[in-house]
Formats: sequence, structure tokens, C-alpha cells
Amino acid sequence: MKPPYDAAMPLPKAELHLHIEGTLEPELAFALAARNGVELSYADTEELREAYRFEDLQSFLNLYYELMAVLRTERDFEDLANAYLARAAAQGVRHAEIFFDPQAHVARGVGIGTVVDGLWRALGRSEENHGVSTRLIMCFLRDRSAESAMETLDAARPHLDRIAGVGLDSAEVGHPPVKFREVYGAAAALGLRRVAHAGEEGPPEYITEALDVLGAERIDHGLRCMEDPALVDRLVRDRVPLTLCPLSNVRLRTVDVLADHPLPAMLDAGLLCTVNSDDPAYFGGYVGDNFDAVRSALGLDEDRLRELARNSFLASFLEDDEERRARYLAEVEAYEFP
Ligand code: HPA
Ligand SMILES: [Zn+2]
Repeated sequence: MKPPYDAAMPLPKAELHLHIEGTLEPELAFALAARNGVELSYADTEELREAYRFEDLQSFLNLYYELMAVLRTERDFEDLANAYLARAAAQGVRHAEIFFDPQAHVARGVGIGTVVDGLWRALGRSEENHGVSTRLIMCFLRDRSAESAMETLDAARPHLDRIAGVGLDSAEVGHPPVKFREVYGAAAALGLRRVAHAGEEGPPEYITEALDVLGAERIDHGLRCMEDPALVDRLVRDRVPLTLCPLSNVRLRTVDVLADHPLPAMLDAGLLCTVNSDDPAYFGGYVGDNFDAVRSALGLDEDRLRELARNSFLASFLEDDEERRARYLAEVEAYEFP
């Protein structure tokens, strides 16, 4: 068992926006390809890394879905999750709420049971092995049909004891939240928490819809709320958390350069912002790297960094374990910057 708090650790934080498939590092992709006899269309890790030049969300998603072909067995998902948890722990992550994309696996003939059981082999022992508490959030792919989302929720029923909530990801524009009204209603009736990607590439109206139609409790990204002052007022008033991913925004060209990122303006506006890594293997850094990058590019001071860490625990789904949340928050307040 790891000690609960070590002053030599980085700033304690929760990670709330992390796609487990987006933690597939090139080295692990090649190792799993070899283990499973899967042919990749890249000669080596260097050639694969060359492909990590994205124009937008879709160009990233194309590679993200392609590389998933190497994930086939429970052990693959276990190894993937353990690799992430070890890296996250080293960057101060104490709690992680982890997305996974079952439809992308089921479409390749890998059942949802393989995915959940495999991930759980790592997550179920994460506290002992990594000192990180976890939750699992099942995402629906918004560029697939509403019927497919509902089938996915049905297929997940035997596994709901290990799934804390549902989310919505993949290609945003043209796939408004309203498309998923029914499945979110069904998820709520099953007692699942609800989050949704909105306002990454899509317009501010998608954020409003995610709140009003889907009952989203957190907005993933939400960057484009800044185009609508009335929406910002609402998000501030209702303390709706936003899970921002600064390095992702630069890599997917939502923001030109990190120095132009609206995070400082969003914090000044009183928004409950958190900093996360999204797909760290693809976007050049894990959550601690995102903290370091915004610290240097945006000149955030220690009070702001502590606020971001505090927000991450306030925004987390730890309502079922308030004692733990209080412990994490105390660690944030006690943290001494080096
Ligand atoms: O950043 C993202 N946005 C939308 N869908 C995703 N699926 C993985 N990463 C992302
Ligand atoms: Zn995301």
C-alpha cells in the first residue's frame, strides 16, 4: 500500500477526461500487435509517431480507431490500463474517472465483457498497485446511431456494478446531443452519472443541449462556451464543471498555440475548470504535463494551479465517498510547491 500523501509527489489531482484507448503508446501498440498477430501499417514506432500530426478532431479519430485493432484480449485492456495508471500516479493523479468506447471494440468483434473485465483487472487493484482510486465511464460514439447507443447500454447491463456513468464522444459537429436524449434518459433511470463532450469543435448550443436535454453533470471540453456570455453566466451560477484538455486543443487545432488558450479568462470568469489529458499518447503529454504546459505558457501562479487541483476533486464523482474526497482536498491544501 502506498502512503496516502508524500510531500515529494507532484500536486495531487484527479483526472476526469481521459480516454483509455488514447493512452495507447506506440511501444505498447507494437508489443500488442506482435502478441496478437495484428499487422500495423507502420514499419516502427518512429514511423507511427510521424502520423501524429493532426488537422482536426476527425484526422485524430481516424488513427485512434485504427490503432485500437491491437486491443483484443482482457490482458490487453489490463496492460493498457496499468500502463496509464502507473504514469498518472507518477504525475500526482490520486483519482481517475476513465472513459472507454465499447462500440469501437464491439464493431471489431471484441465483446464489451472482454473490455470491462480486462479494464477491471487493473482498476480493481489500482488503489493497492498505484495509489489511484478510479471510476469507469462508458462513452457512446455520437457519429453512430441512437439505436446503437441504446444497444450498447443494454449490453452493458451485466457490468453496471463497475460503470459509474455514461459519456458522449467522437466526431462532434453534425451530431448534436439531442440525438441521444433517450439513451441518456435510460442511463439516468439506471442510476448512472452523465457527462458529455460538447463545445470542443461544436457550437455553444451543444453545451446548452447537453445540460438541458441529456442532464449532463459535467461538460467535457466546453471551450466554446466563451462565445456565449449568457451561457458562461449559467455555467458559473450552476457550478457546472468543465474538463479542459489544453494540449489536446493545440494538437487538434481548436486553439492555435497554448499561449492563446482561454483557460486564464475562463478561470477569471469564475468557471469551474479542470485540466486533463484527453488522449495523452497522441497529444504529447499526461495530465501533469498539461499542468506544467499551462503553467509556463499561460503564467498560472501557484494559487491558480491549486485551484485547478481543488476543482478536479470537487468536480469528481466522489459523492459516494465524501470522506475520501475530503482527504484528497486536504492533500491539495497541504501541498507545498517545490
Ligand atoms: O478529444 C476527443 N474528442 C471527441 N472524441 C474523442 N474520442 C477520443 N478523444 C476524443
Ligand atoms: Zn475527450
